[in-house]
Amino acid sequence: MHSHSILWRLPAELLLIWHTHRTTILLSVVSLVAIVRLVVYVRGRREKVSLSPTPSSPVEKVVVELRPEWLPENTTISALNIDNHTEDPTVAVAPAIKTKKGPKTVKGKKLPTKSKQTQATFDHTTDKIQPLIFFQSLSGATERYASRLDKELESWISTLENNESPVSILAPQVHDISYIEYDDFFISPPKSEPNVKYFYLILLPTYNIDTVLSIFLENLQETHNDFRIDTAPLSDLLGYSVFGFGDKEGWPTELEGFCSQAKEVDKWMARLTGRKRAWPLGMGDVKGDVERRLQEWIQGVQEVMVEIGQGRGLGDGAPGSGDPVESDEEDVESAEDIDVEPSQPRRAKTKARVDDLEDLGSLVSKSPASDPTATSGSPIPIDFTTYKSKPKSKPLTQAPKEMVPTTSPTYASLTKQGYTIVGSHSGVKICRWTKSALRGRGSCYKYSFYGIQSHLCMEATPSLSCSNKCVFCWRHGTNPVGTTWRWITDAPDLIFDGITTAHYKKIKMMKGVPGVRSERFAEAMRIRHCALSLVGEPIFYPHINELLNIMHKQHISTFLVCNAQHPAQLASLVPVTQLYVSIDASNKDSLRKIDRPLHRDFWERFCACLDILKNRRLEQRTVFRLTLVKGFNMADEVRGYADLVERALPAFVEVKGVTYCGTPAAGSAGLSMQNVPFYEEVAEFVTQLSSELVSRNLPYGIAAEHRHSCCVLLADETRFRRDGRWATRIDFERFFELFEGKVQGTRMEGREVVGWRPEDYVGEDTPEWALWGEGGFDPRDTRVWRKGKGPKGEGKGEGEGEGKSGEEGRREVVEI
Ligand SMILES: Cc1cc2nc3c(=O)[nH]c(=O)nc-3n(C[C@H](O)[C@H](O)[C@H](O)COP(=O)(O)O)c2cc1C
Ligand code: SF4
Repeated sequence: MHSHSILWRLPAELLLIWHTHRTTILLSVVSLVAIVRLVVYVRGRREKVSLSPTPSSPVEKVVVELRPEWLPENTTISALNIDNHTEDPTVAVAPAIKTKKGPKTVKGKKLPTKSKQTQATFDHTTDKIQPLIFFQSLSGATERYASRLDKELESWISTLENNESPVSILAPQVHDISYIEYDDFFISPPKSEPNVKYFYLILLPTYNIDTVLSIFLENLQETHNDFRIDTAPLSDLLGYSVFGFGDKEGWPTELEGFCSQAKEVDKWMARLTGRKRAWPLGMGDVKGDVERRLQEWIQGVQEVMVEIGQGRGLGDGAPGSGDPVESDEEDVESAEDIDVEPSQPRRAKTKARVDDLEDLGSLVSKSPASDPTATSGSPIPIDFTTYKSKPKSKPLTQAPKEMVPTTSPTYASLTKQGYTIVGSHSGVKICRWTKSALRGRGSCYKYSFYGIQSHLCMEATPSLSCSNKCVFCWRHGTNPVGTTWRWITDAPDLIFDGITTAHYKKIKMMKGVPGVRSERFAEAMRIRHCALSLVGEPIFYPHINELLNIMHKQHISTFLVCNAQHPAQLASLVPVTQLYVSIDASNKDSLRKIDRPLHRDFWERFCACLDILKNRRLEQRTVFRLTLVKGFNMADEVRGYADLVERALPAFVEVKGVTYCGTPAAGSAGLSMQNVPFYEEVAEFVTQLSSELVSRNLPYGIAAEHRHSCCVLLADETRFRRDGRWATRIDFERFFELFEGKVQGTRMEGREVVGWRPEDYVGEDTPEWALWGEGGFDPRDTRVWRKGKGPKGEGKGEGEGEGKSGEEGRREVVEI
């Protein structure tokens, strides 16, 4: 009863409570709803953040390990090209090689026709075999094997004439793949007399870093996949065979990469030739069995050529030789993708392999499982980017890679030699002159000529890669090379932070070195100059202008050296304190031999750069840097160099003897100490060049020298000679004032001032001790002689050795 009365009164009670506390209740409910909504909102945000991270600031200045993930985007020039700094446009120079960038996204319908599987007809009564030897070589070994193969084949061919049934084989022709047009040999066989048929022999090393080999491979792959080209455009060849050179010490097994690029080329050649592998891929370990393997392989290809020559075709005897079906293991992959009865005999099974694109089409169309709607013979939609049913092969265009990954041998080699790699494509090193200056033992020639104290100078590059393989470059065996920038790109301010931090760290490490002068050590903790040279090609870096601007804002002067192969970048470069172009030869042939450029139109590029230099000579100090290599670019080239000076009218011409680095790479490039000129030889060359220029009424004179570095300076006397005295030094403070607009320059267009001229920041007169004939050593520094050497030998350029051998001591070396 009691509970009944409570229930009866409940509504009235509740109503009373509502009237008494309604404000509180309403407020509580509203607050609760607000809290719940807030919680839901916050959780939603958190989920969103974790799903799609907000990109971090590209220029965030935190002391972090310089990994590419920290950069704005891991992308190449096109996305990051904030200064419109393009790779050389076709208007400036013709495109270098046929490299099609970007994946082919064309989708089309291709009728399932049979591929062209011609068996090159060879009439042994009338036809001749023309062997073509192709090779690619970065440090020279494969080039030597190629020329040995050439000789061996030639002498073997001469013995064939005496045979009972002689075969007709012509003397081989050798081609360096780096210098041929791919289109001339790898899209179709070269044009020839009707009765001459080609046989390809390809010798290749393997490099697990980005090199010119990668470009060749990419090209073969693209040719095969180009829907406009027959999938087997080289099927008219009589046959081909590949031999790979690798190093089992570093890459012990094939799984670990032994001869992997030769294997790849062999695979693509099998496809391009419609399986004309005449002899199996040979592979030799350059530190082991290479001789034996190569001999076996040569014998094999000789046997095959005889068989062809006698009209027996590629034959089908030895496993993997004549019968392309047995040797095409690369297509097993593709075959596995197609449903083939496992019980089928091997030959029958391989008959059902994916021969090429068209065959894939027909196979797929016949398979109801693969497409129930398809009927045999009907067109099949094909995406040419992904025609394989399983993505086992690499994509056509790979994502940009790091230029020098931390795991690469290049990285190991560079760091071992004291370079610090910043990000993945920049480097910095403290040069021996910086160390020398810190100890009061003299600065490099740039101090004598221009007033740059070496202990205030940082040597760096934003691109360790370049587009040449100069014979005197110590790195030419391993440096990343390329004609276009296709690497992950690091942001300019990260590069700046990275190189300066690394430089200061290296300076600090000099603290305990005996003889370091405390005042110089203190001064060195403020970088004043940057030599953008080191190794590689600085203007290859897409954001070079931003990097230069950062340096100028920090009052760091810039000496930039480029290799005269990138006219578009040169034309759009912001003015630097001093702009160098390497002039390694005076004519096309010589330049080809010494710089071994990757660009086929290297001479046109070189000349275009000279013209650009001429145009820009009124806004900045321009310099020709000649590196003399005896036996390569000295003899009879004086007039040629004078022609180039006449063409570009640089402010200065620096002539220096080559530095011999003594590495095996230099040796295999054919360089030895004999190629390093004596100082007297350099001086004699300069005297001749000067006379030649004077005879042409060009206003150049010999201004200064630095025997210590085997370096002499010619200068335009109308611009850098005042009151009968040379004035080659730079007023750096004035340069920055001009840069910041604090003082007005005197470069005019019509009546308007449009900028500054090199004459606006000419510094003090060239010091007496630096003038031609005075040696170039600052008397305030202490000359340190190597053991057993002394002032007596100075005429031969003797001086500080810094661990150089006696021979090296006789010929001065210079580092920049
Ligand atoms: C940086 C570098 C990377 C290399 N990568 C490989 C490799 O991945 N697999 C291999 O078998 N050999 C590799 N090698 C060894 C070279 O292929 C071998 O030394 C070859 O003989 C070099 O030929 P070349 O002098 O004609 O350039 C590499 C060598 C270097 C210096
Ligand atoms: S341009 Fe410089 S880095 Fe490039 S190959 Fe020549 S010397 Fe070496």
